[in-house]
Amino acid sequence: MGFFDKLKKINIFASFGSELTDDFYDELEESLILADTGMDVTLELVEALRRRVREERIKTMEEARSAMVQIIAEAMNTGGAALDLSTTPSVVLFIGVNGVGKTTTIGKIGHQLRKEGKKVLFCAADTFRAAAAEQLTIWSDRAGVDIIKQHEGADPAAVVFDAMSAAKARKSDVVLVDTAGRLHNKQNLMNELNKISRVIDRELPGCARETLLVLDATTGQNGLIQAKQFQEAAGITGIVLTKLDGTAKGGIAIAIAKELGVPVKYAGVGESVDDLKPFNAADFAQALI
Ligand SMILES: Nc1nc2c(ncn2[C@@H]2O[C@H](COP(=O)(O)OP(=O)(O)OP(=O)(O)O)[C@@H](O)[C@H]2O)c(=O)[nH]1
Repeated sequence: MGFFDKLKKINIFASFGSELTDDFYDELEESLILADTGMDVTLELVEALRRRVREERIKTMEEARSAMVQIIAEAMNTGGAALDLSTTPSVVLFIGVNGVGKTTTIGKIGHQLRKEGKKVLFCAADTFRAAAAEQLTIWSDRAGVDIIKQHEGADPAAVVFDAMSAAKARKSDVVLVDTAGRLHNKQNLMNELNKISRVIDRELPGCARETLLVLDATTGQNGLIQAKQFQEAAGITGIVLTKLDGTAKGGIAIAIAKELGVPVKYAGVGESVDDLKPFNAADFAQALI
């Protein structure tokens, strides 16, 4: 079973006859929009398909389907899925609004990196909610990973400072930082993330860093708006798209990669530890269409 088998498919290629008629293109357009690919990106994709069908004299539905898969994969190819972990330690910040799956994602990635033999450290810089640190602690126990945390309401930058010191002292390979996403406005968010960023720069100058925005795929086009705001506030290096299991809104992944020019680096399709994988655009497109 492929990783994306839990994705709801756009069935248009299977349900339409064998003729590539105008009706077919109209229905394809409608299906992509319903899957939350967004109007602009949908029109571009369908136009690209029409062009390719013309240029390559494509006649069958099966050929059109593989052309569409290629077009989507190309549109999403905005950089590799691999994390930059080139320094020891390196730091990966996870940002995103409440409930999108940040803590779960850190647990899963921590588990996987640990299995690859890396020395991982969790940093519970989401201090708004005691439950967030507790939840991360459960994952850290499960994965056999150390965790740095403080009391509820502590300054997140202070927790990050502790984690950077611990990472140096314990010779960690990678620090995964859980941040709170529930700041009321962009200015607050920016201030807090800047403060965290300054601490990392000061404590680990020149370290490899990633800022991953975690997005819930089921929020659809709203996720795109969130992504744009976080992009402006924080400058993100990649997206983790969670809850792709069972949603009919998988097209949002295309819209995000294309409109933000930021790669989707991981996809989540469930709550267990193996339900998160490095994102592969070709596999995703193949499963969606
Ligand atoms: N179906 C499904 N559920 C997921 C996935 N990823 C996370 N979840 C669930 O989403 C819920 C929220 O996840 P959390 O990790 O607590 O989210 P968070 O962003 O850390 O939330 P806060 O700590 O409140 O900021 C949990 O019930 C997770 O099990 C996924 O890929 N698929």
